[in-house]
Amino acid sequence: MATTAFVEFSVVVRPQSNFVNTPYLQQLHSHRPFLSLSIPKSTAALSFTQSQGFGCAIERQQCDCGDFVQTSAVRELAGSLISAQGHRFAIVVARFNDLITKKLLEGALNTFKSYSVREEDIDVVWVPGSFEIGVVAQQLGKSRKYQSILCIGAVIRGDTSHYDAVVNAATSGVLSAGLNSGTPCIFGVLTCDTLEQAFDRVGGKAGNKGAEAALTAIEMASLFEHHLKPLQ
Ligand SMILES: Nc1c(NC[C@H](O)[C@H](O)[C@H](O)CO)[nH]c(=O)[nH]c1=O
Ligand SMILES: CC(=O)[C@@H](O)COP(=O)(O)O
Repeated sequence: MATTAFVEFSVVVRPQSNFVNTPYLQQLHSHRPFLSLSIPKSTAALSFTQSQGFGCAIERQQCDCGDFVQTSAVRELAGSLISAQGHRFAIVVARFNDLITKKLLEGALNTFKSYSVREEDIDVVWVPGSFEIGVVAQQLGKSRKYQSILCIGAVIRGDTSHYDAVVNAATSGVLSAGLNSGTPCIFGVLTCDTLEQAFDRVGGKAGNKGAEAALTAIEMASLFEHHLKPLQ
């Protein structure tokens, strides 16, 4: 007898930055699946749709068919976004292009507030430019005082290759800071061709990237705190 193999998917809702302050979404945003689907394996093709304000993450959960890997016994670990209360964050902000970076910082602070992070659990450290972010983030990470370090900057292309030098330094600096310190260091540095692109990303038509980066900081803090803490 021919059997139809099914693949099960669950759909979780992840709010994007412009909806971060919506209490309704905060309730929804529990990482629990709100919809499960069974799709015949022969026709199952993963596709992602993105409506405004929602990103739908489709995760394969399990399948009862012979040639498909069983995943029900696999433990999945993820950071939670329910509340970040009790976690400590440092924000390293570049003063260069501060018309932009102040707005990124504002977006980040609003996100932390809406996820119940207390003001006294946030330290903001200013540095001259994005080039200087890495060394400071690494030092803060090594202090073990923070669950996550959010790095904020804005590099805007000029006439020379200076742009590439600063972008490369900022990118590898933030990455190295995380790897060397063992504390998640989040990349909230804009790399834009024009000032207009930058304004679009600090509350304009492309949302506020500082707010989005803060969400990543919260998720990574939770992941490390609850699942990846080294044994003492
Ligand atoms: N041009 C930009 C800079 N340049 C400054 C460097 O980051 C650095 O402070 C200087 O070279 C001294 O080491 N910084 C930005 O953040 N954004 C820029 O567009
Ligand atoms: C990061 C840059 O490209 C910029 O601030 C430097 O400008 P320029 O290349 O015109 O010196």
